[in-house]
Amino acid sequence: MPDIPTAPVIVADEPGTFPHRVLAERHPAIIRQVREAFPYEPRQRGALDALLTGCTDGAIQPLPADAHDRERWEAWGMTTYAGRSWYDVPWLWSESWFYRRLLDAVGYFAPGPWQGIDPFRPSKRAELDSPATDEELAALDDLAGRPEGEQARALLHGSLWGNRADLGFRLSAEGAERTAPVPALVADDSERLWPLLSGTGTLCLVADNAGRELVPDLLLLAHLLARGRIGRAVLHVKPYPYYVSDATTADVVDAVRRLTHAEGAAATYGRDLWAAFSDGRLTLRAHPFSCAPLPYEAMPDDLRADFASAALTVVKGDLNYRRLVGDRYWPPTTPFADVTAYFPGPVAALRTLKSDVITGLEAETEAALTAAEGQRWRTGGTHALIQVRT
Ligand SMILES: O=P(O)(O)OC[C@@]1(O)O[C@H](CO)[C@@H](O)[C@@H]1O
Repeated sequence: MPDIPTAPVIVADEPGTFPHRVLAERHPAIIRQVREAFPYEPRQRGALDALLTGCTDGAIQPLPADAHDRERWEAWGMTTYAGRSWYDVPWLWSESWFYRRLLDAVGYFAPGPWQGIDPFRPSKRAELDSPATDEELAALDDLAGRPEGEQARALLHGSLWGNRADLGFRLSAEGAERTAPVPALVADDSERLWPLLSGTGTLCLVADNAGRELVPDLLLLAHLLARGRIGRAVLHVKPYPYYVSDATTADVVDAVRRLTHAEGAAATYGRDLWAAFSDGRLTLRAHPFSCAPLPYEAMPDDLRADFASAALTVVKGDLNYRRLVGDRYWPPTTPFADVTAYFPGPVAALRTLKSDVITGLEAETEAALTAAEGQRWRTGGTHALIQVRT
């Protein structure tokens, strides 16, 4: 890591800030949404109510002694943070902890009838089955006749802006749409990205949301494989439901089936993806570290080796960006290359801006954004970036 001055880690202890609102307002809203979405039994309802009180007013309670992943969470900081307020530990940590505890409450991990039932599935399915998804798939028919470069660029932008489709974000982003996109792309290194995708190498794509983000991610992968821009693709998904809409293996299956059951060009993409899975050109990973409450700099060796062997790793979305550069109040002009220097290979971030973390801006861009919008551009989801470190 180059000798860059460090910046304060984000903690949600200040009322009125975005991180504080996530803990105080978004998490309770998520609990209520989940409670209404399933005919949960009294034990689950009681556990959800207890979580509601605990996560807003209580202290962090360690996992029970027999939890299957207790050791892992101990290594990830549980022993250090137990007994402290959710608001006084790194925000990234308390958010991840929230999803781990929510899954406990609904019986996701415990052997029994509710094991493996994704509490966010109804909202994910509704989005995948929506008319908006139909419209996006129908647009692929027009794209099919365009030059390859134009198709690739359009699919890259589809994947980038697909990141706005984040269901947790929608619970607290009313008004975001009203902001004028000036400029919509606050950093655009895409011209440095294409030369990295010009051969037989492997592309790792670290997925973010299911549904209307995952579909364009898959379309992009299908295109790059079919056009020989990459030889293989590895799609990293979450091992369990996370941040409401994050993609799991089940969501990938749903998305591919959605494509294969569509009409026209979308169905061709679906069949190509099915074939790529079948012959091993496209593989899935659901590494435990994908749901870790830590920055990627702390990644374990096997994951590091995966990324090191890729021609390029594309990291999608806001949360993954926070983990990639470190969840800190960086000065916005901090070079992206410096904060990602630890990453074991070329890396690109495709992200719409939905939290305070930002690096790699030109000073003029930051000044223009702030003059036009105050600090709203950081969290409103109306701006995006493509950043590359080779
Ligand atoms: O990673 P994603 O889906 O792009 O966004 C996740 C998100 O909605 O959740 C966090 C707050 O809970 C923020 O980092 C971000 O706004």
